[in-house]
Amino acid sequence: MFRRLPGDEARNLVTTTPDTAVVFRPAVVTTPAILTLIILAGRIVVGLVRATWRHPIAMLAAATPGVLTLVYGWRVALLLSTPTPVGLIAWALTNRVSFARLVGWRLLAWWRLIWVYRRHWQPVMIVSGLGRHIRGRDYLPRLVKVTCTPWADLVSVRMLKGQAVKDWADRIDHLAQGFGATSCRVALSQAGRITLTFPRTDPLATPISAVPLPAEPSVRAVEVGMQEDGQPWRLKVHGTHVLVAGATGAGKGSIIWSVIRGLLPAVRAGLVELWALDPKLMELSYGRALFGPRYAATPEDCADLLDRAVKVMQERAARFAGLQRSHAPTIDDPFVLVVVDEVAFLTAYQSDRELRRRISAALATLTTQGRAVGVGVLAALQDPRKEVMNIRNLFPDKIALRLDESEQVDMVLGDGARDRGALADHISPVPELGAGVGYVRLETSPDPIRVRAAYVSDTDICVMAGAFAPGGGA
Ligand SMILES: Nc1ncnc2c1ncn2[C@@H]1O[C@H](COP(=O)(O)OP(=O)(O)OP(=O)(O)O)[C@@H](O)[C@H]1O
Repeated sequence: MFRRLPGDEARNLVTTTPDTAVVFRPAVVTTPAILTLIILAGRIVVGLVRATWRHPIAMLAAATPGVLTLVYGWRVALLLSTPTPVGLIAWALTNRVSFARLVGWRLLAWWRLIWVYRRHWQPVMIVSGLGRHIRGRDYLPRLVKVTCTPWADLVSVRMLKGQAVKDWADRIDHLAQGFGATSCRVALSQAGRITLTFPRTDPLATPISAVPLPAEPSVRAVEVGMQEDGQPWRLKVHGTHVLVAGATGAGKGSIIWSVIRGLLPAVRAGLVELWALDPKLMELSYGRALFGPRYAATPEDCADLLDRAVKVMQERAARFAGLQRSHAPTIDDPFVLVVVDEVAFLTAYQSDRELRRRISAALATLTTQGRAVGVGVLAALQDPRKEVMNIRNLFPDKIALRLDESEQVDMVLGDGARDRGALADHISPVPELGAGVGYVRLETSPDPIRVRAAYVSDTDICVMAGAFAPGGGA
């Protein structure tokens, strides 16, 4: 008698009779055609119910002309159905924004769900190793929903039990290639669920000119450029410290100057003081007039200026002790922003050991104690290795512009940033394409945001110096 065995176990059978092969003959049961048809019809009904449940409006729109044709004939159906598409086209032409928000992005999301993601889901999951094909069955992560924004597709996915976000983060290249996107970002949205972000367009592909000067003095987050989603990029400098790292020509200067530009009205109002350390004598010297006596270029002057900032900080801390725990800028106690261009010149490449020690100690003191009393540090550097900048972890907010090596990304932004999609080592070295482009990781959010700083040209700096320098000009 035949015992039914799973196919792949037949290989392991052995015969005890010499020179006799084991013959495995599977039982073939012919399914009646009527059963096949019933199963097929059942699947169609289930599919229709599921589609109606998930996309009621789309199903209604698709079914209405058919029903009208059946009940009243095609002429009446055509007459009654025409106003809807005509109305939609008119709406799209007259008010694009509201049409896109309420209809356009939903239609696109539905189309991309069907045409891009659902169509390629199974092969991409299996080939990338995120799904499994075991004994003829596919075990795939569940594609829950696709949402379209003006710049990207957000794909919500339920992971397989036992999968970790890192499994997905390790395969962002496979996912991007598989779904025809330039890149992919992974973020955990809730337990067991992740959101994959696939950009469709890149608003950061072309340089951005300098942001207009703010009309009102303010020390709140300064607009310094644009985020990947097309929204303004606002960088907070009061109440934190910011480290900007990038290879030579990455555009560190554009971040420094955009911050300075955004704070100038507050500087004029006496709510902010800019203290500049310019050991390379290149970047900040161009707008030197803006800093008045609070500008230093030689290592000795830089050490003295930093010591003065530490004194201001300590004097405030002594005054505030027991009275207030955070700083609100006033004319008596303005926000002091210490801007350091190429901090490694002072902390690593400085040959005088005593000066190096003084500068490192002052910077460490400012970055550990300054923010509560209104003293912030904005530092730029090229080489983020620990030997060069051993206090990089004291900066709560970090920006990685173009970097030379992939390992440097996590050195700047913290562990796991590159896995989450901060591909700072892939940014183009061509200035028009990549200068000022980078990834920001804020203290409050582990997910890096892709941004581009506005380019503050030499002419802009001259105009700023002419209009805002104490005493009236560069
Ligand atoms: N935000 C930007 N948008 C477009 N182009 C930019 C931007 N920032 C800088 N550039 C271009 O890239 C060039 C290099 O920029 P920048 O000198 O600021 O880089 P850097 O990172 O400060 O380099 P280094 O460390 O060598 O001083 C600039 O001359 C300018 O042409």
